[in-house]
Amino acid sequence: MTDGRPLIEATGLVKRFGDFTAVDGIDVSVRAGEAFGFLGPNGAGKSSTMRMIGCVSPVTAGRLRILGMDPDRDGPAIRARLGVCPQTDNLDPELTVAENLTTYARFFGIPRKVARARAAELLDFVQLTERAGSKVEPLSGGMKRRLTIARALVNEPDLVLLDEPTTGLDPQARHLVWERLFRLKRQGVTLVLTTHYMDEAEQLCDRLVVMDGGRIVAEGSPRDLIARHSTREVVELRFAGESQEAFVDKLAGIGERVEPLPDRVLLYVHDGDAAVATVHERALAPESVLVRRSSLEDVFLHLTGRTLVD
Ligand SMILES: Nc1ncnc2c1ncn2[C@@H]1O[C@H](COP(=O)(O)OP(=O)(O)OP(=O)(O)O)[C@@H](O)[C@H]1O
Repeated sequence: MTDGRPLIEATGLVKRFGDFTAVDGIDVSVRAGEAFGFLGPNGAGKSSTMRMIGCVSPVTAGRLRILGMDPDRDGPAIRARLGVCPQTDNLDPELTVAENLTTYARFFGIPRKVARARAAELLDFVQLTERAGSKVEPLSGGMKRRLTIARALVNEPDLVLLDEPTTGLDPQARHLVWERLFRLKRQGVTLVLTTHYMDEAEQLCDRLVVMDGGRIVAEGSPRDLIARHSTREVVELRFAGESQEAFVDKLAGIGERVEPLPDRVLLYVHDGDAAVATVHERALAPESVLVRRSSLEDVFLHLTGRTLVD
């Protein structure tokens, strides 16, 4: 239906609220079958972008095409083919778990019998079959999020939008959500998600844009972004007492870059163990030393001078 064209095409996309520009002229292109992410801190403009893509918030300026259609003109037709998992759960507490799906299916004109069968399949997919008859309220946060994901799939969408799918969930619940999203990916479903968790972006996204202050500061696969904007390894050093900043000069020349944070100093290096040996040769005695691989957090820090999650 989209003739091999991107499912989402945005050029110079802008969202303003009064004088405030939340999304400041971004270009995005999402292809069928990929998992695409918007990564950025709170306030970066991710949700505002998602809401324009979801056709629930009008575009201020720029061009946006979803599934080849114009949200201004074809909002209802686009929405019929989207699955949306919003940031805050908006399940109906009056209904049972299964009814939340069947009732939602009716908005899309899905016949009752088909809706019931689909609800059963989806509850199985999100591992909530046993809770089908219970009310929503007693469900855990992770269960509610899985139910919201199931609800987003009721209309067999071409494109699934997930706004911070695991924010507020504990680690175990997050992993369960990730695991279901992996399965959807394997089934070829196109996923677009926002997140401020770099590990989530690294795990789930084939491609992503890093957003800050309404703009895109980098774009690529997690691996490309790390290769382009960081070194292979990072040494995290924590020094006792004095400010970490005081050690920057003493560490100069070790690796590519020295980055002081309030509680530690990061050394961007290709060989972490060799760098640690040099630190000891200079008679510096950090309280703790950690050698790790570079992550998207390092990419964000390099591009913006700030950490992604405080
Ligand atoms: N309806 C609105 N009216 C005024 N300002 C808004 C509105 N919605 C969002 N904003 C502002 O736009 C900026 C971007 O918000 P947005 O929700 O898109 O960011 P985000 O990257 O999704 O962050 P979060 O993770 O906090 O949702 C923020 O500064 C926010 O306060």
